[in-house]
Amino acid sequence: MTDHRADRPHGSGRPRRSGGPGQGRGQDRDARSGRAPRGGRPPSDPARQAAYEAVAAVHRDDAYANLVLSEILRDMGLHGRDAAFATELTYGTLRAVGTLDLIIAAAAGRDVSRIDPPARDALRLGAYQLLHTRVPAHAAVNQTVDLVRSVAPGASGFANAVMREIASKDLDTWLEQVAPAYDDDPVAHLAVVHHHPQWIVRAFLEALGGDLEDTVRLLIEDNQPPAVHLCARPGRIDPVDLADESGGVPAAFSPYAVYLDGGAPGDLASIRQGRAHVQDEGSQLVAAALLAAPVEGSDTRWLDLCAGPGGKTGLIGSIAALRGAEVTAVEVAEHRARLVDQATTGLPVTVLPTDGRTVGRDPDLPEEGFDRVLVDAPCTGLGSLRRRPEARWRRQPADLPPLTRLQRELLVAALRAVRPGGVVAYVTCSPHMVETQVTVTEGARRSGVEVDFVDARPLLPPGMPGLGDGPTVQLWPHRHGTDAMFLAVLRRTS
Ligand SMILES: C[S@@+](CC[C@H](N)C(=O)[O-])C[C@H]1O[C@@H](n2cnc3c(N)ncnc32)[C@H](O)[C@@H]1O
Repeated sequence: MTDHRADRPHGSGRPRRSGGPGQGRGQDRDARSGRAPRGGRPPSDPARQAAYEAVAAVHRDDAYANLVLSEILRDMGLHGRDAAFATELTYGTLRAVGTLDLIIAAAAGRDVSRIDPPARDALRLGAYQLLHTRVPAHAAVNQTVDLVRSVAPGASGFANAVMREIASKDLDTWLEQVAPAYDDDPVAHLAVVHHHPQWIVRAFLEALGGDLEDTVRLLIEDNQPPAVHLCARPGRIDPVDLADESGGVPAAFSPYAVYLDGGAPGDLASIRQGRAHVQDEGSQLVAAALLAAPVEGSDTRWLDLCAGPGGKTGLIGSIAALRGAEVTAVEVAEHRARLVDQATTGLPVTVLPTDGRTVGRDPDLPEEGFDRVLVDAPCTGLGSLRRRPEARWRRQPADLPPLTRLQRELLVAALRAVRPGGVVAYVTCSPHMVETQVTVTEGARRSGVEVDFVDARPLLPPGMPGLGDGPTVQLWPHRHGTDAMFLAVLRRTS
């Protein structure tokens, strides 16, 4: 997994504040617990209540949807169909929120910034039900009005009028009304129709060589819930046995991956006992590619410069155990360094909780001290939007300059840490050209060491389609079913 933003401990995503103006503390507590307000009727059914709490926490508290929703479902004791419905509503609403807001604004006759947050989030969930689910319109309207009555009591009449207006047209009619025409501005049109901010559509289009049709395929794929991928740790479990145990199927490309339809992978004995872990297939492929690059001479000192929370270190460490190598895993955030420690129990991995840019200054990170180095750099995460429904609206173009500076500095550190003849894999879970090609070219130029680009395509499993002209590789959700991982492999020549 490439986890770029979950820098806070689990559990901190829980709603913290009361719901909004005009809302008493008792009502707030009742609404959050899913219980009926004293003396009143239930605010809405538990699944919708759970989805409302999750969406509100994401917008109000900057919570992460996956963390906060699982906590809410557990607190409310929701399972099975209720939990699945709450999840669909939460994730679907968060993915589509930019477009839902345009429709709500058109229906309300005012910008959504002028609607109180609790009513706004309830309307977002209501609009999603009307336009994207099979929920009958009358149920979506009534349940939303009930929800608004419990979280923003003064706004229920307004919500009723807005919901009825939205229900008066279907999705295509609304999109025609709120999206710019494709012929006038294709990027702006696709952004609204496929629920992505324009700057992200533009970045995808550029990375896909200006191919609008391919970009549409990617945008559509980004809105699908992804399958869960497992990694069968080499030497610990065979993927066929893992597939039998989990009810999954061996993957198309990674020799270690198993696809699951869903379920709770954390309950599998193989995961609990460290024989397997959850990891996107693309992450497995790029980590394995580093180890497939030929190096001459010593090949026992491997470095993972950005290791937390430890997905790739787990795979690399398992292979190191089979090949007699040792892995140094660097992670600057202390709690994430602890996660790397937990993820690599029993493997030949030493975790260093330090800044990867201290190569040459930290005695454990000597210059020219390693045969292979992985830089899985912190990035915008635009390649894993399927897995993080709120991320596309939270990320901003202003995030790019500090991130690309850090990426460049980490790549320079990696090129100094590798010995001449050794290899560095630079990886991001973002296809943004500024984080991929530009960073690699600039980092290599500024490092002061001589490098050659290694063609990364033969380092991936034979027969993988859609790998482009090399030497770098960009994986894609719509082509490979993986996150959009970027991989550049550089050999130090002097
Ligand atoms: C993309 S994530 C790595 C994911 C990881 N390789 C995996 O597969 O689980 C990037 C990581 O780099 C860490 N990081 C950020 N700046 C760093 C630095 N200067 N030195 C070392 N690690 C850093 C972040 O805390 C984050 O955990």
